[in-house]
Amino acid sequence: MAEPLKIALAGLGTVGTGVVRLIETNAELIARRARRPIRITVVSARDRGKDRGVDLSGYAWDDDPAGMATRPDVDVVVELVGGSDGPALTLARNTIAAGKSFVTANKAMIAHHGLELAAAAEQAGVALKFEAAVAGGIPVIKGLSEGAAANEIERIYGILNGTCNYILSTMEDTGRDFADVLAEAQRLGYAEADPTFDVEGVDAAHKLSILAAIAFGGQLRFDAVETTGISRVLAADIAQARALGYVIRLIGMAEADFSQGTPRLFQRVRPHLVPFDHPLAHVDGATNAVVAEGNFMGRLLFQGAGAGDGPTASAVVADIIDIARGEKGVGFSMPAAELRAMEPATTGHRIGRAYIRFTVLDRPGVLAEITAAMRDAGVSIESLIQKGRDDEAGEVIVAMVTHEGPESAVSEAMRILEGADSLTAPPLAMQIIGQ
Ligand SMILES: NC(=O)C1=CN([C@@H]2O[C@H](COP(=O)(O)OP(=O)(O)OC[C@H]3O[C@@H](n4cnc5c(N)ncnc54)[C@H](O)[C@@H]3O)[C@@H](O)[C@H]2O)C=CC1
Ligand SMILES: N[C@@H](CC=O)C(=O)O
Ligand code: NA
Repeated sequence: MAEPLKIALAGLGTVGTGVVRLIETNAELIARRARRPIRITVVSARDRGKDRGVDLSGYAWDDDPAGMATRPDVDVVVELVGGSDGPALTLARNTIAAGKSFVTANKAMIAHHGLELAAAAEQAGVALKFEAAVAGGIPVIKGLSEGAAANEIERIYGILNGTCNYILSTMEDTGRDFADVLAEAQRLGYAEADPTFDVEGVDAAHKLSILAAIAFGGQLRFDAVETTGISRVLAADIAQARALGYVIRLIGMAEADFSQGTPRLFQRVRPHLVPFDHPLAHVDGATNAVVAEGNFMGRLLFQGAGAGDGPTASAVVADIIDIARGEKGVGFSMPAAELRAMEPATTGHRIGRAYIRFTVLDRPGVLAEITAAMRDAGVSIESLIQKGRDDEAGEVIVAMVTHEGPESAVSEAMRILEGADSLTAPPLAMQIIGQ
C-alpha cells in the first residue's frame, strides 16, 4: 500500500473529536477506499489537558494551529476551529501558501472568504474542500457540483440549520420552552459556539450563499442574503400554524434569473409555514433537507443529518479520502475566475400567501387599525384569529393568513403599522410555502 496521507487536525471539539473517532474506527476500510492509509500526525486545540473521550497519545501536539501548515509531518490540514476570520483564516491561507490541501467544515469562513481561498488554491494547484460546511453529513456539495453538473439550476431551497430545526420540531412535539430546547441542542453539539448565529438565521445564510454559488455558478454573495431567524417565533405561532395545517420551519431559499443581462440572485432565510403534506414538513430534529430544481434532472431532494459529531465527521473524512485519491479540486462547481457576478434581486416580484402575527394590547379599535393597514396596502385577508394570552399584560395575539398576493404588499402593511401604539412587539410575517 502507498505511503500514509499525513493529517494535521486543528480543533478538537464536537467535529474534531468525531473525525478522530471515525479515522481510528474505520481505518482499514478508509485505507482501502482511499488507496492509502490516512493518519493523523498532529493535533491542536485551545486546552491540551481537557478530557475529550478520545485517545490523543499517538499524535504530536502543536499549540499554534497557524504554524501546522508548514510542518514536514503534514500533507493536508483539516480546520475544525470555526470563525470567519482569526486562526481559521490564517491557517487556510498558510496551508494553501505552503502548497498543501485544506479541508474545513467552516461555513462562516467559506461564506466570507471562499472566493479568495478558491482562487489561491487553484493557483497553488491544491484542493480546497468543505463538504461538511453545508448540511453536515449530507453530500450536497458533491451532489450538486458532480451529480447535477449538467443542469441549469434556477432554484434551491431547504432546511439548512439543525439547531433551529431541532428547536422548532421539539417545541412543536413537546410544547417545551425555546430556551430549554436551545440549551439541549447546545449540549448535543449541534449549535455554533455563538448560538445566535443559529437562531438568528446567520448560519443558514452562510450555507445558503455557498449552495447558491455552487448551484448557479455565481460569485458568493453572503452580504445579499435577507435573513430573519426564529427567535421571534412564539409557541403560540407553532400552535396556530398546527391548527391551520402547517408546521413552522426555517427555510433558506435562493433563486437565479438568467433571462436578461447580468443574472439576478434572490437569497432569503426566513421561518415559513410548511403544509403537513409537503416533504419538508416531515424533516424533524437536527435533520437538514435541500431541494434543487434543474432543467433536465427535475427536482432532487437531499436529506440527512445536518449537525452533530458523527455525520459532520463523515463529510470531513470523505473530503480527505478524495484528496488521498489524488483529487485537486476546489469545492465550487467551476474555477473561481469563471463564477458569474450576480446582481441581488429584491423580494418585490414574489407572489404568495403569508401568515402574519401581531401581539397587541386588548383594547377597542386595535383590530380595525390592523385591518385598515391591510386594506391600504392591498393585502387580502383569508382568515383572522384573535386569542387571549395567559399573562397579565393585557396582550392578545392576532394571527391572520392572507390570500395569494404580492409579498411587497405585506411588507407595505408592516411598514404602515411600524411603531403603532397598540402593538406590543413588531409583527412577524412568515410566507406559506407552496408545493
Ligand atoms: N457541530 C456541528 O454539528 C457542526 C459544526 N460545523 C463547523 O465545524 C467547526 C467546528 O465546530 P464544533 O466542533 O462544533 O466546534 P467546537 O466549539 O465544539 O470546537 C472548536 C474547537 O476549536 C478549538 N479552538 C477554538 N478556538 C481556537 C483557537 N483560537 N486556537 C486553537 N484552537 C481553537 C477549541 O478548543 C475546540 O477544540 C465550525 O466551523 C462549525 O461551524 C459544521 C457542521 C456541523
Ligand atoms: N450549528 C449548525 C451546525 C451544522 O452546520 C446547525 O445547527 O446546523
Ligand atoms: Na454536506
